[in-house]
Amino acid sequence: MMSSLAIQMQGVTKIFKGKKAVDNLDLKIERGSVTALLGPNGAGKTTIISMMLGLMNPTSGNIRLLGGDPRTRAIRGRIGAMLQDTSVIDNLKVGETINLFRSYYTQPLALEQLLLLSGLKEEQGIMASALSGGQQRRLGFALAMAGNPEILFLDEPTVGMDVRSRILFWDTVEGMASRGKTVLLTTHHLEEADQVAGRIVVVQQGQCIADGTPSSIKALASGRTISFTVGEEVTEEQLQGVPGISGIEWKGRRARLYSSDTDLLMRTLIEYSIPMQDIEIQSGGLNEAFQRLLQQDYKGIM
Ligand SMILES: Nc1ncnc2c1ncn2[C@@H]1O[C@H](COP(=O)(O)OP(=O)(O)OP(=O)(O)O)[C@@H](O)[C@H]1O
Repeated sequence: MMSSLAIQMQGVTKIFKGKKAVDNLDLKIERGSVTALLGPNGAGKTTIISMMLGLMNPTSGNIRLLGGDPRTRAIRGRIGAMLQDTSVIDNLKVGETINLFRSYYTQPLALEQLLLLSGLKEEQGIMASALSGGQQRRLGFALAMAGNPEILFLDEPTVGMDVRSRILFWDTVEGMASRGKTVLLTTHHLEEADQVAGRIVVVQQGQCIADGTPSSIKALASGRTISFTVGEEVTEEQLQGVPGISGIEWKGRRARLYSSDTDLLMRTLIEYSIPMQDIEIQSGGLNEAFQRLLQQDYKGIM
C-alpha cells in the first residue's frame, strides 16, 4: 500500500562538534499538506531540511521520504527544493538556466509553465546573474519546480521578495497544495506561516516545542496558562471537554492549560467541578524563544 506519509522522521539527532542542532526529533508529514517549520535563528530548521533532502546524514535516527530513502536517485527525482543560498550559474540566461534544470528530469514541467509559476516570463532572456535578489529567489522556485516534484521544500523562500512577489508566491504555493503536492517550508514569521500553512511545527533548539493548526499555535502563543495538580480521578478526556482550553501539557499529575482568556477558563473549571490543587496562573507561559518569535511579528503589524 502507498504510504500516506510524504515525510517521516524518527528519533533524528544531528550533532555538530558536540553541539546538538537537532535533538531526537519525530515528525510525520502527510501527503498533500502544507506545513511550516517555525523557529528562531539557529533553531535547526535548515539542518532538518538538509537531512530530509539527504544532503546531510543524521548522527542517529531514521528518515523516509515517500516511503523510501532520500539519498536514492529514485526519491530525489520526486522532490524539489528551494534552499537559502541559490547561486546562479554564470553566463546563462534565465530561460537557459531553467532548461538546464529541466534536462535533469524525465518528465519536467514545460518552460512556459515554469516561467509563469515563477513570474519570470519577461526576464527569460536576461542573464540570471543580472536578476535582483527577489527575482533570484523566484528563479530558485522555478528550478525547484522543474521536475514537477511531489514534495517541495522551501527554506525561507520569501526573504528578499517585495510584498507583491510574496503574495503571488504564496498564491502559487497554495495552488500547488490544492493539486495534491506536499509543501514543507521554513519561516521566522508566525503571520506568514499562518497565512499559508495548515499546520505549524514550532522548533527550538532542535526540538519540536509546539505542533498544531495555525489557530491553536496562535492561542498557545498568546501565552496565558493555568497550572494545577489533580488526583488520578481527573482524566485528560475530562479536561479536553472543558471549553476555552487551547492546549494541555502534563508533568506527572500536574496539568498546564493554555488559554487566551484565563479568567474565563478559571470560572469554567470551577463550574465543571475539576478538583484542582496548588493553582498557578501565569501570563507569558511559553518559553522565551516563542515570545521572541511573536515580538518579531507583532512589531511588523502594530
Ligand atoms: N555545518 C555546520 N557546522 C557546525 N554547526 C552547524 C552547521 N550547520 C548548522 N550548525 C549549527 O546548528 C544549529 C542549527 O542551525 P540551522 O541552520 O539548522 O538553524 P535554522 O533554524 O535554520 O536557523 P536560521 O533561521 O538562522 O536559518 C545552529 O546552532 C548552527 O550554528
